[in-house]
Amino acid sequence: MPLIEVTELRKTYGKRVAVDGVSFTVERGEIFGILGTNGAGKTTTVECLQGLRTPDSGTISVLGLDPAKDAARLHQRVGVQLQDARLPEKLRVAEALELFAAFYPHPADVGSLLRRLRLEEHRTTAFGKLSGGLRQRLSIALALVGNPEIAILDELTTGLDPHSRRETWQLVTGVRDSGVTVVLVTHFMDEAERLCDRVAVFDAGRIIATGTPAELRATTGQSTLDDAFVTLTGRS
Ligand SMILES: Nc1ncnc2c1ncn2[C@@H]1O[C@H](COP(=O)(O)OP(=O)(O)OP(=O)(O)O)[C@@H](O)[C@H]1O
Repeated sequence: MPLIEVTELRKTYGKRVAVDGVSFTVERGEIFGILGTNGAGKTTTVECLQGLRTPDSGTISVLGLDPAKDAARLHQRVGVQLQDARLPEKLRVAEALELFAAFYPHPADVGSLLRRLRLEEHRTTAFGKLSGGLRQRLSIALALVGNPEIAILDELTTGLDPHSRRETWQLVTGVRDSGVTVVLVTHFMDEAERLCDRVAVFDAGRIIATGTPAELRATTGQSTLDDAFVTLTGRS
Protein backbone atom coordinates (compact mmCIF):
# COMPACT_ATOMS: atom_id res chain seq x y z
CA MET A 1 0.00 0.00 0.00
CA PRO A 2 1.42 3.43 -0.92
CA LEU A 3 2.42 5.72 1.96
CA ILE A 4 0.89 8.68 0.16
CA GLU A 5 -2.01 8.45 -2.29
CA VAL A 6 -3.37 11.54 -4.02
CA THR A 7 -6.36 11.23 -6.34
CA GLU A 8 -7.74 14.00 -8.55
CA LEU A 9 -6.58 16.78 -6.22
CA ARG A 10 -7.88 20.21 -7.15
CA LYS A 11 -7.21 23.49 -5.36
CA THR A 12 -8.14 27.00 -6.42
CA TYR A 13 -7.35 30.42 -4.96
CA GLY A 14 -10.33 32.52 -5.99
CA LYS A 15 -10.44 32.23 -9.78
CA ARG A 16 -6.85 30.95 -10.04
CA VAL A 17 -6.58 27.17 -10.45
CA ALA A 18 -3.36 26.19 -8.64
CA VAL A 19 -3.76 22.40 -8.80
CA ASP A 20 -6.02 20.88 -11.42
CA GLY A 21 -6.80 17.17 -10.97
CA VAL A 22 -3.48 15.76 -9.79
CA SER A 23 -3.01 12.06 -8.94
CA PHE A 24 0.12 10.26 -7.74
CA THR A 25 1.38 7.77 -5.16
CA VAL A 26 4.53 7.66 -3.06
CA GLU A 27 5.82 4.26 -1.94
CA ARG A 28 7.54 3.53 1.36
CA GLY A 29 11.31 4.10 1.28
CA GLU A 30 11.55 6.10 -1.92
CA ILE A 31 12.68 9.62 -2.68
CA PHE A 32 9.81 11.02 -4.71
CA GLY A 33 10.43 14.23 -6.63
CA ILE A 34 7.79 16.87 -7.31
CA LEU A 35 9.21 18.85 -10.21
CA GLY A 36 7.98 21.86 -12.09
CA THR A 37 8.56 25.47 -13.00
CA ASN A 38 7.52 28.37 -10.76
CA GLY A 39 3.79 28.44 -10.14
CA ALA A 40 3.24 24.85 -11.33
CA GLY A 41 1.36 23.93 -8.14
CA LYS A 42 4.10 22.06 -6.26
CA THR A 43 3.93 23.96 -2.98
CA THR A 44 0.13 23.98 -2.94
CA THR A 45 0.17 20.19 -3.40
CA VAL A 46 2.58 19.56 -0.52
CA GLU A 47 0.67 22.02 1.66
CA CYS A 48 -2.44 19.91 1.04
CA LEU A 49 -0.43 16.78 2.00
CA GLN A 50 0.40 18.45 5.31
CA GLY A 51 -3.17 19.57 5.97
CA LEU A 52 -2.16 23.24 5.75
CA ARG A 53 -4.61 23.78 2.89
CA THR A 54 -7.95 22.12 2.27
CA PRO A 55 -8.48 20.77 -1.25
CA ASP A 56 -11.52 21.91 -3.23
CA SER A 57 -11.95 18.30 -4.35
CA GLY A 58 -10.10 15.01 -4.66
CA THR A 59 -8.79 12.68 -1.97
CA ILE A 60 -5.50 12.48 -0.11
CA SER A 61 -4.28 9.68 2.11
CA VAL A 62 -1.00 10.12 4.02
CA LEU A 63 -0.05 7.16 6.22
CA GLY A 64 -3.68 6.12 5.95
CA LEU A 65 -4.91 9.45 7.32
CA ASP A 66 -6.75 12.35 5.69
CA PRO A 67 -4.58 15.47 6.21
CA ALA A 68 -7.62 17.77 6.17
CA LYS A 69 -9.08 15.89 9.17
CA ASP A 70 -6.01 14.46 10.92
CA ALA A 71 -3.45 17.25 10.57
CA ALA A 72 -2.47 17.14 14.24
CA ARG A 73 -1.78 13.38 14.16
CA LEU A 74 0.10 13.70 10.89
CA HIS A 75 2.33 16.46 12.25
CA GLN A 76 3.73 13.87 14.65
CA ARG A 77 4.64 11.52 11.80
CA VAL A 78 5.54 13.81 8.88
CA GLY A 79 8.60 16.08 9.10
CA VAL A 80 8.62 19.23 7.02
CA GLN A 81 11.49 21.39 5.87
CA LEU A 82 10.03 24.71 4.91
CA GLN A 83 11.12 27.03 2.14
CA ASP A 84 13.05 29.96 3.74
CA ALA A 85 12.33 28.89 7.31
CA ARG A 86 13.58 31.49 9.76
CA LEU A 87 14.34 31.16 13.45
CA PRO A 88 15.16 33.84 16.04
CA GLU A 89 18.65 35.21 15.24
CA LYS A 90 20.06 34.41 18.68
CA LEU A 91 18.71 30.88 18.99
CA ARG A 92 21.61 28.40 18.92
CA VAL A 93 21.60 25.25 16.77
CA ALA A 94 21.27 22.70 19.60
CA GLU A 95 18.75 24.91 21.43
CA ALA A 96 16.55 25.05 18.33
CA LEU A 97 16.60 21.26 18.01
CA GLU A 98 15.84 20.74 21.70
CA LEU A 99 13.02 23.26 21.54
CA PHE A 100 11.40 21.53 18.55
CA ALA A 101 12.06 18.04 19.99
CA ALA A 102 9.87 18.98 22.95
CA PHE A 103 6.82 19.15 20.65
CA TYR A 104 7.03 15.45 19.76
CA PRO A 105 6.11 12.34 21.75
CA HIS A 106 9.09 10.29 20.48
CA PRO A 107 11.73 12.79 19.33
CA ALA A 108 15.08 11.88 17.83
CA ASP A 109 18.12 12.14 20.07
CA VAL A 110 19.44 15.67 19.51
CA GLY A 111 23.09 14.60 19.92
CA SER A 112 22.87 11.92 17.24
CA LEU A 113 20.90 14.23 14.95
CA LEU A 114 23.68 16.84 15.27
CA ARG A 115 26.22 14.15 14.34
CA ARG A 116 24.15 12.83 11.46
CA LEU A 117 23.70 16.29 9.93
CA ARG A 118 27.34 17.18 10.65
CA LEU A 119 26.27 20.08 12.86
CA GLU A 120 28.15 19.07 16.01
CA GLU A 121 30.83 21.74 15.78
CA HIS A 122 28.11 24.35 15.21
CA ARG A 123 25.89 23.31 18.11
CA THR A 124 26.40 26.62 19.96
CA THR A 125 26.31 28.83 16.85
CA ALA A 126 23.42 31.30 16.75
CA PHE A 127 20.98 30.94 13.83
CA GLY A 128 21.83 34.48 12.69
CA LYS A 129 25.49 33.51 12.23
CA LEU A 130 24.89 30.36 10.15
CA SER A 131 25.83 30.22 6.46
CA GLY A 132 23.16 29.27 3.93
CA GLY A 133 24.42 25.69 3.79
CA LEU A 134 24.36 25.32 7.57
CA ARG A 135 20.85 26.80 7.75
CA GLN A 136 19.70 24.18 5.27
CA ARG A 137 21.33 21.43 7.30
CA LEU A 138 19.59 22.73 10.41
CA SER A 139 16.27 22.87 8.58
CA ILE A 140 16.69 19.21 7.55
CA ALA A 141 17.58 18.34 11.15
CA LEU A 142 14.42 20.15 12.31
CA ALA A 143 12.38 18.14 9.79
CA LEU A 144 13.78 14.94 11.32
CA VAL A 145 13.63 15.87 15.00
CA GLY A 146 10.23 14.24 15.53
CA ASN A 147 11.48 10.89 14.12
CA PRO A 148 9.09 11.13 11.15
CA GLU A 149 8.15 8.34 8.74
CA ILE A 150 7.94 10.87 5.89
CA ALA A 151 10.08 13.98 5.33
CA ILE A 152 8.86 16.71 2.99
CA LEU A 153 11.74 18.84 1.73
CA ASP A 154 10.79 21.96 -0.25
CA GLU A 155 13.34 23.77 -2.47
CA LEU A 156 16.11 22.31 -0.41
CA THR A 157 19.17 23.64 -2.19
CA THR A 158 17.94 26.97 -3.57
CA GLY A 159 20.66 29.57 -3.00
CA LEU A 160 23.38 27.08 -2.00
CA ASP A 161 26.84 26.95 -3.58
CA PRO A 162 27.74 23.79 -5.55
CA HIS A 163 29.70 22.27 -2.67
CA SER A 164 26.89 22.76 -0.14
CA ARG A 165 24.37 21.40 -2.64
CA ARG A 166 26.34 18.18 -3.04
CA GLU A 167 26.75 17.87 0.70
CA THR A 168 22.99 18.35 1.15
CA TRP A 169 22.29 15.68 -1.47
CA GLN A 170 24.41 13.20 0.48
CA LEU A 171 22.46 14.03 3.61
CA VAL A 172 19.13 13.45 1.85
CA THR A 173 20.31 10.06 0.61
CA GLY A 174 21.34 9.29 4.20
CA VAL A 175 17.86 10.27 5.42
CA ARG A 176 16.27 7.85 2.97
CA ASP A 177 18.76 5.11 3.86
CA SER A 178 17.74 5.51 7.51
CA GLY A 179 14.21 4.43 6.51
CA VAL A 180 12.47 7.78 6.04
CA THR A 181 10.39 8.23 2.88
CA VAL A 182 11.27 11.56 1.25
CA VAL A 183 9.10 13.90 -0.83
CA LEU A 184 11.44 16.37 -2.49
CA VAL A 185 10.04 19.50 -4.13
CA THR A 186 12.51 20.97 -6.60
CA HIS A 187 12.90 22.81 -9.85
CA PHE A 188 16.49 21.62 -10.24
CA MET A 189 16.62 18.72 -12.68
CA ASP A 190 20.20 17.72 -11.78
CA GLU A 191 19.08 17.39 -8.17
CA ALA A 192 16.08 15.26 -9.13
CA GLU A 193 18.19 13.08 -11.43
CA ARG A 194 20.74 12.51 -8.70
CA LEU A 195 18.36 11.87 -5.82
CA CYS A 196 14.90 10.78 -6.90
CA ASP A 197 13.73 7.22 -7.42
CA ARG A 198 10.62 8.54 -9.17
CA VAL A 199 9.38 11.98 -10.10
CA ALA A 200 6.13 13.69 -11.07
CA VAL A 201 6.50 16.58 -13.49
CA PHE A 202 4.02 19.36 -12.70
CA ASP A 203 3.07 21.96 -15.27
CA ALA A 204 0.37 24.59 -14.84
CA GLY A 205 -1.38 22.67 -12.07
CA ARG A 206 -1.30 19.26 -13.77
CA ILE A 207 1.04 16.28 -13.79
CA ILE A 208 2.29 15.80 -17.32
CA ALA A 209 4.61 12.85 -16.64
CA THR A 210 5.46 10.41 -13.84
CA GLY A 211 8.25 7.86 -13.70
CA THR A 212 11.87 7.21 -12.88
CA PRO A 213 14.33 9.76 -14.27
CA ALA A 214 15.52 7.01 -16.65
CA GLU A 215 11.96 6.39 -17.88
CA LEU A 216 11.41 10.10 -18.52
CA ARG A 217 14.68 10.30 -20.45
CA ALA A 218 13.73 7.25 -22.48
CA THR A 219 10.20 8.36 -23.34
CA THR A 220 11.41 11.78 -24.48
CA GLY A 221 14.52 10.41 -26.22
CA GLN A 222 16.73 12.79 -24.22
CA SER A 223 20.01 12.09 -22.45
CA THR A 224 19.39 14.21 -19.34
CA LEU A 225 16.36 14.83 -17.15
CA ASP A 226 16.86 18.54 -17.79
CA ASP A 227 16.38 18.01 -21.54
CA ALA A 228 13.49 15.60 -20.88
CA PHE A 229 11.81 18.29 -18.77
CA VAL A 230 12.20 20.90 -21.52
CA THR A 231 10.76 18.45 -24.05
CA LEU A 232 7.82 17.65 -21.77
CA THR A 233 6.96 21.20 -20.74
CA GLY A 234 8.22 23.11 -23.75
CA ARG A 235 10.08 25.33 -21.26
CA SER A 236 13.52 25.38 -19.65
N1 LIG B 1 -2.14 32.03 -1.28
C1 LIG B 1 -2.31 32.17 -2.59
N2 LIG B 1 -3.24 33.00 -3.09
C2 LIG B 1 -3.44 33.14 -4.42
N3 LIG B 1 -2.74 32.47 -5.36
C3 LIG B 1 -1.80 31.63 -4.92
C4 LIG B 1 -1.52 31.43 -3.53
N4 LIG B 1 -0.51 30.52 -3.40
C5 LIG B 1 -0.17 30.17 -4.66
N5 LIG B 1 -0.94 30.83 -5.57
C6 LIG B 1 -0.90 30.67 -7.03
O1 LIG B 1 -1.16 29.30 -7.32
C7 LIG B 1 -0.31 28.84 -8.37
C8 LIG B 1 0.52 27.66 -7.85
O2 LIG B 1 1.41 28.15 -6.84
P1 LIG B 1 2.40 27.18 -6.04
O3 LIG B 1 3.12 28.03 -5.04
O4 LIG B 1 1.67 26.00 -5.55
O5 LIG B 1 3.40 26.75 -7.18
P2 LIG B 1 4.87 26.20 -7.09
O6 LIG B 1 4.99 25.21 -8.17
O7 LIG B 1 5.17 25.75 -5.71
O8 LIG B 1 5.74 27.48 -7.43
P3 LIG B 1 7.15 27.97 -6.81
O9 LIG B 1 8.18 27.06 -7.41
O10 LIG B 1 7.24 29.37 -7.34
O11 LIG B 1 7.03 27.90 -5.32
C9 LIG B 1 0.53 30.03 -8.79
O12 LIG B 1 -0.10 30.62 -9.91
C10 LIG B 1 0.47 30.95 -7.60
O13 LIG B 1 0.60 32.30 -8.00
